[in-house]
Amino acid sequence: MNQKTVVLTGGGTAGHVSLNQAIIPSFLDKGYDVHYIGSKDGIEQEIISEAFPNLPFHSISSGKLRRYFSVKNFTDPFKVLAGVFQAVGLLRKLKPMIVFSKGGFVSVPVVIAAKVLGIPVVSHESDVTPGLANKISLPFASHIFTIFKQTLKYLPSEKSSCTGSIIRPELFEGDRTRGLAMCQFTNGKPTILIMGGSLGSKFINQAVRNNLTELLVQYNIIHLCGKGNIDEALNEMPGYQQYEYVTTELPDLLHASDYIVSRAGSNSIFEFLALEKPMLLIPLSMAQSRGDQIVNAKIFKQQGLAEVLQEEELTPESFMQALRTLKENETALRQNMIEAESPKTPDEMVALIMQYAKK
Ligand SMILES: CC(=O)N[C@H]1[C@@H](OP(=O)(O)OP(=O)(O)OC[C@H]2O[C@@H](n3ccc(=O)[nH]c3=O)[C@H](O)[C@@H]2O)O[C@H](CO)[C@@H](O)[C@@H]1O
Repeated sequence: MNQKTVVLTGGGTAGHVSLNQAIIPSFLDKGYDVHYIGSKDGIEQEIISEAFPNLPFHSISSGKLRRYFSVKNFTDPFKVLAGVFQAVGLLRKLKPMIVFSKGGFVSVPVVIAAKVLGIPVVSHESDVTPGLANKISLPFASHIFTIFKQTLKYLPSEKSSCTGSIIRPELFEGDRTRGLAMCQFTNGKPTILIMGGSLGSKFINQAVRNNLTELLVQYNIIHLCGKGNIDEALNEMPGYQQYEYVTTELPDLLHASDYIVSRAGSNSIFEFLALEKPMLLIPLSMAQSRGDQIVNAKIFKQQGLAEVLQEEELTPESFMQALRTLKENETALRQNMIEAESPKTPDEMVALIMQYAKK
């Protein structure tokens, strides 16, 4: 075993990378040799390599774990198996003290390989209901941390605990003036930031663009619309700025925003909560997911932290009405956010993870 080597894994969407991004600087500060294992063409490579250019990123083969029929369901198990062999090879060489898995399908081969080699695994679940990759990994893990305490009822009590959220510290360091200048917003109107999750949401994009003329009467709009979803025809529209995906600019854009309209991915909504931004959540529907975002949004609504509009109820009218409700309730929402539990620091999270490392 290498005394100071740790391996992090997780990917597929940014929701399975954000926490790793938050804790890597803390591991590095403490002198750990951090390695990342992700998939060859996943978003994790882009995010990690941009944020930490010197961090070794190892890619392995991985198959998607689908809940629906696809011809790839017959080939992907072989990709997962290949991923296990590659991960065994890598871990045998790296000899880490621990593997920390943030979930997503690429984490499954790494977790299995770690178990085969007797390396402790700790995983983390961001959503209220555990994801498929974390469910599969559970028997191989020493412990699983959760953000929501409501998740604990789905997990064995002897090896699960709730940490609350952990937020990338740079998100607190944004600057409103810089954000507004970047968008060239000078009219003094309040600004809404639209985020359709890390991949963007065609559905939310359409809802915003259908209402754009009316929205721009009252608001400026920053629209994070996802890769390939820019509408060139709207590029010159005053008060409207579209970006496919932002990285270092996100803190300034968040600070420039007065309201948020978003999917209900766990990392995003806890970031908005930490920054005390009144949010309207439009969770990903059951038709496209296991319903995790619906449950995340429901808990935020119950706690007075968000307004929620279900995808099936979304019309141009209901969208504008939900925004009016958000504005009416903003003082109460902000107050509840101020009173909510503060996020854990990356240092605290690293200490929690390292309790399980091989000594
Ligand atoms: C389609 C899908 O599978 N969605 C899941 C995925 O969502 P998704 O990947 O969208 O995850 P989250 O909303 O949890 O996190 C998105 C992360 O991307 C960041 N960000 C986003 C846009 C941008 O331009 N720049 C940027 O940095 C956000 O700040 C946040 O840290 O993981 C979540 C957490 O497990 C789940 O709740 C979602 O159901």
